[in-house]
Amino acid sequence: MMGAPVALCFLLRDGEGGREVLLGRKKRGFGRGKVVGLGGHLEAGETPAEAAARELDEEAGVALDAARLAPAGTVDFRFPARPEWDMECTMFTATVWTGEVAESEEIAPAWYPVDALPVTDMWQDADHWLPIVLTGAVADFRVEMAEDNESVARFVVLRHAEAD
Ligand SMILES: Nc1[nH]c(=O)nc2c1ncn2[C@H]1C[C@H](O)[C@@H](COP(=O)(O)OP(=O)(O)OP(=O)(O)O)O1
Repeated sequence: MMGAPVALCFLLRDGEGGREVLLGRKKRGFGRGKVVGLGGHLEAGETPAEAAARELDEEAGVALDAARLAPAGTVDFRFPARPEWDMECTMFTATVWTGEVAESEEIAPAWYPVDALPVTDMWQDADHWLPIVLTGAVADFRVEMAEDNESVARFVVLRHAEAD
């Protein structure tokens, strides 16, 4: 059975100390308390890019053009002990948006240097795939969580196309 379709979009900017990515502390629901990528479930009839753009508006108040998101690959998140949590995640990056990043009821967004990600505050699998995505690569991953639904039982790189 396939997981629920979700989409994430990583906004990227050039900060004083180098490249930065927008992540956020989840305030409620799935992954509450963790620092996560911004995004969420696709609604009926949406493409992953449309869902990513809508979620970034809802969660951080920024407007994105879905057609200008850069595809970054996929993550197949599997929770064998909780298959109802399985998700098929399509990822994007974006360097162009309008509006100021703002906190929402769901998430408190913050910028992090791409070479100093808050990995201890993230899902444990994030350290396996997020640094690869943030190099500008396009890659497909499979993450299989352990019985505790927190540690990583298996991590597979299915495809990895280096950035130009
Ligand atoms: N193992 C994992 N590691 C990770 O870093 N992110 C994961 C993950 N498993 C799931 N996710 C992410 C993908 C997805 O964006 C998010 C779950 O989506 P949410 O529950 O935040 O969805 P929505 O924003 O649609 O929320 P609701 O409207 O509250 O359902 O969790």
